[in-house]
Amino acid sequence: MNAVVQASGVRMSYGDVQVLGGVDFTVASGEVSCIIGPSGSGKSTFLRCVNGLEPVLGGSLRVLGEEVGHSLRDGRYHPWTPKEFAAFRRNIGMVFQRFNLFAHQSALDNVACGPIHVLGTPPDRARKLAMEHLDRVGLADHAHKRPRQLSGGQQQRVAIARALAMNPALMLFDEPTSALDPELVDEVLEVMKRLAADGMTMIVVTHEIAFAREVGDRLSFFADGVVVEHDRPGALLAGPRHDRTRAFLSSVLSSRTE
Ligand SMILES: Nc1ncnc2c1ncn2[C@@H]1O[C@H](COP(=O)(O)OP(=O)(O)OP(=O)(O)O)[C@@H](O)[C@H]1O
Repeated sequence: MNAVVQASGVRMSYGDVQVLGGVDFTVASGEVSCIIGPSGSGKSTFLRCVNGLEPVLGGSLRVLGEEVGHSLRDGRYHPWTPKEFAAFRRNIGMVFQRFNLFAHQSALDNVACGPIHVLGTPPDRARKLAMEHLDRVGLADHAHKRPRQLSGGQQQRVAIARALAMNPALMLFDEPTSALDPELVDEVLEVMKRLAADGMTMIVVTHEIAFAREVGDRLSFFADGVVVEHDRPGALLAGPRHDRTRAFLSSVLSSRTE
């Protein structure tokens, strides 16, 4: 298997508070791996570890062939230099619950901005490519609008186009539809489905269980900083330790799959 993300026993703490207590997790090239779990179970923290924003304090986390945060030189691991960190980050697209667009720029400029300023793409070419990415998410007709002139669903699709413009090898989605009015959720999920069908490697933290079942090649349940189940939705570990996760799951399952 060609693993894009391979986590083994990943641990992470904020001060004395352990947030990840030994996460095992894998995504192969072209796969979609969905993560669900209650608030505070460490899902966002895990994504932040995957893209190098939080230090891994134990275990091993290999992403895109690299041990996150370290590079092997002269037979020893050294912390990444800022340049190595930037080179790594460039390959990973991230889409957040809040769209984080630049309010004073058009959709087109939001999408073209990364290629121009980070990749050094000439502006004319970057804008042409940005238009293609906006077309890919169904927003070519809205390219010159500012974020406030767009619906939440449209803004999130711009955010996806902006991430795609960097030509990432891996896309991370952190509850991309949670801030949207219900009627706007499907248009974003449709874009994500198309991306998955095109072979994009994706990790998706979501409460959309129907999407996770339909599109996910793998489904992981996070509970209190560990993955309690892989690939067997509904078959959670027994015991009081997972009461909160079971309650969460039954509410998600009953609200989304009728
Ligand atoms: N910067 C931080 N400093 C201290 N504690 C933090 C920080 N960020 C998150 N935490 C704590 O770490 C735990 C895991 O948070 P995390 O955001 O990863 O959970 P989550 O599963 O993504 O939850 P949600 O669905 O609410 O986003 C929580 O208890 C949270 O309060």
